[in-house]
Amino acid sequence: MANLFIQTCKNRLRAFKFAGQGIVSFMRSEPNARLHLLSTIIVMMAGFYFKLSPVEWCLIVGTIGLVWVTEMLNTAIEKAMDHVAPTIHPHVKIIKDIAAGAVLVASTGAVITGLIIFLPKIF
Ligand SMILES: Nc1ncnc2c1ncn2[C@@H]1O[C@H](COP(=O)(O)OP(=O)(O)OP(=O)(O)O)[C@@H](O)[C@H]1O
Repeated sequence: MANLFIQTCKNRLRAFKFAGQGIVSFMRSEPNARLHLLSTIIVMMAGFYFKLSPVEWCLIVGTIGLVWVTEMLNTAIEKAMDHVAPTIHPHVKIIKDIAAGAVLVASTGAVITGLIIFLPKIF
């Protein structure tokens, strides 16, 4: 029983390690990731400056997280498609465009959320 528990913990730790490697390779290979990181740092600093409420922080963290998640999944889909279908194909275009559209939807939501929260504090 104890052995099973230790093995499960080791497997979980290994999974965390691989997930961390995924984040590192995303940050290294994608210029968009560095742009997201810069935007995230600026928004966080603005959040501390304007002393956001806990609910406002939840909304900001949630929307920023959604942008990161969609961008990472978009990158994974692009890489998967480039690997399995390296030639030009209309289906690949549709798949990649939908994935990119998901990033646009999440980013638009994040910008609108940011404007609703920060504009009244700025003016
Ligand atoms: N194999 C393909 N067949 C058809 N269209 C493609 C193919 N690969 C890319 N495209 C088209 O070119 C666009 C850009 O694809 P690409 O893989 O270069 O993404 P990207 O420029 O790296 O995008 P992002 O800025 O989101 O990282 C796609 O959204 C799609 O419209």
